[in-house]
Amino acid sequence: MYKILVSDAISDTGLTALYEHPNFAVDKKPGLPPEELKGIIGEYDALIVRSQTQVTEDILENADNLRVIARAGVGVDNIDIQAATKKGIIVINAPGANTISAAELTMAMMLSLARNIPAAHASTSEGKWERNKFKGVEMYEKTLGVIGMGKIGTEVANRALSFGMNILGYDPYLTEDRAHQMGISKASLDEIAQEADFITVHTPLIKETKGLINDEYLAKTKPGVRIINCARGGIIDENALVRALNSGQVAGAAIDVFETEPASNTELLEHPHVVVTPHLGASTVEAQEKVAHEVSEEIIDIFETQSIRHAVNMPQISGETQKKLQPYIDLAEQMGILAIQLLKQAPERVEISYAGEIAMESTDLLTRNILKGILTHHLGDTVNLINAHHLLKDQGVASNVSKNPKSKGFASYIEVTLHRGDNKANIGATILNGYGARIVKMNDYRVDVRPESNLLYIKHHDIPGMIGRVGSTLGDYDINIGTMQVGRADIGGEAIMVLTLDKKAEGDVLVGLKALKGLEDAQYLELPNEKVAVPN
Ligand SMILES: NC(=O)C1=CN([C@@H]2O[C@H](COP(=O)(O)OP(=O)(O)OC[C@H]3O[C@@H](n4cnc5c(N)ncnc54)[C@H](O)[C@@H]3O)[C@@H](O)[C@H]2O)C=CC1
Ligand SMILES: O=C(O)CCC(=O)C(=O)O
Repeated sequence: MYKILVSDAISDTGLTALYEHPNFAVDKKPGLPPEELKGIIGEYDALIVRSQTQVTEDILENADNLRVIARAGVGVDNIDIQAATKKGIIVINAPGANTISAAELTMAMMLSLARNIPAAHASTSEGKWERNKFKGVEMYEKTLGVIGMGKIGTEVANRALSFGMNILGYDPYLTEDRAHQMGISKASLDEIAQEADFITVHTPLIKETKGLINDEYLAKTKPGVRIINCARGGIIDENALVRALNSGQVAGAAIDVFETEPASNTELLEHPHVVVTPHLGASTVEAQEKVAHEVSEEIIDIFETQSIRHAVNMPQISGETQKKLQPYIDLAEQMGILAIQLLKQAPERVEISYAGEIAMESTDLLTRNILKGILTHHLGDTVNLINAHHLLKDQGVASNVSKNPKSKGFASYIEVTLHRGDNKANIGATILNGYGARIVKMNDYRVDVRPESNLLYIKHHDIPGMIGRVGSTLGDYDINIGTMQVGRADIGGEAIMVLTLDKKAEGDVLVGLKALKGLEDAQYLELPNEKVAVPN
């Protein structure tokens, strides 16, 4: 039974799939103080949060069983992603599930600003009738600058177009073509400052966007501009905004999100030209059901079928790429497991190369599988696909991944080389159409070996009788040989044998083999059964 903790107010309807699933037990404890959360987090396999719970490194220190942190929403800035990644915890979110609600709130905020609705409401409900005080402006034919043309920015732009506004969009990913198709103009931040009557921000809060709208930027804006932030507190510097509101440079601001939440900047909150809401962008029945439903379904999939769709700390790959990579996923981990056994010690440097068709795909998932295979040998079960890169760096191991779309004799080919001082071990592998996975290179020798559970790697001199002596020694220990491959550099020179065996060959067997005339080294290489495909 997997234990799920829900530590923010999340829609029960959206959580139905988890409540009804026999393998999941859900504890709902919204509003837990951090120290209480830290005290109980160790009992849980997954944590579901909105934006209130701060999932800090300190809390994660105790999260020994946690495999998933699910953000029922978009922004993950309340989660210490790095700390989660280090611990191998998958962080997922629900992108898109609250897009429409956030875009609709943005439009409501813009209209409220243009027509002074909140202040007019407050005055009228007090019994006043101040028709002259609340003269507004039309949005029709005004220019709206949208900073961040992702999902929400795009929906806002579409809605604003129907109000007859001219839209200037800024986003590093916005192309002229897409802007043209949408009926908007691609603009720079400075062009937005100079021309926009309304500016709305829809970026995540990241290093590049923190304080994006600051004193310097506000000084460049059109006097009387109106500014909206329904994305994240901190994208607009609150104190700079207050200064610009006081000077009249900014005519009004509508703010849903704050530098600290609950909001406490009274100069901003009480300013007469400011409209504020308590982070309500996603607070609709529909958005809350959708975000909870999406993360519930994904948590079930992760635990039941290991399929991850929206991980923030894992490479995102399309279904089509996933299909192409699928046959290589287990092979990649096997290559790591074999390479580290061949090296017999921890590597100082890992080199991974992809050649042929596979080099044209996004291969980070395969690299993570290779690294997992390598690192698990010394670090055990703490290694997973999430933390593999981190752990490698933590261990001070250098790495290099190269890609060459030119084929190396196979449609796709992967090679892993581990170095430590002058020692090196390498494994090259491919998938042969119709035949499955094959190891085709071992320590620079060409071989053709199916990755099976029990492998024996022998280094010997290329002298007559070697194969017979190895075969009869294994026979003495009742070990049946499945396949045998021999590779040599030169006639009479150094050679290798790679055998697949029906059982393990350890201890005395290896001692017996190493005592054979002409045999330099014998190494038993093991692949975990669950990682080995049924022989075809
Ligand atoms: N107020 C609320 O309750 C809600 C707030 N949000 C916030 O809205 C923001 C946007 O959400 P989505 O549109 O779903 O995300 P998205 O990922 O679809 O779009 C974000 C866009 O920002 C762009 N961007 C990144 N850096 C930029 C920069 N320096 N300048 C300009 N653009 C930049 C990206 O290229 C991307 O296109 C997020 O911060 C999210 O947390 C989302 C939902 C509800
Ligand atoms: O959960 C919420 O209400 C906040 C939504 C939000 O800010 C987000 O999804 O980024």
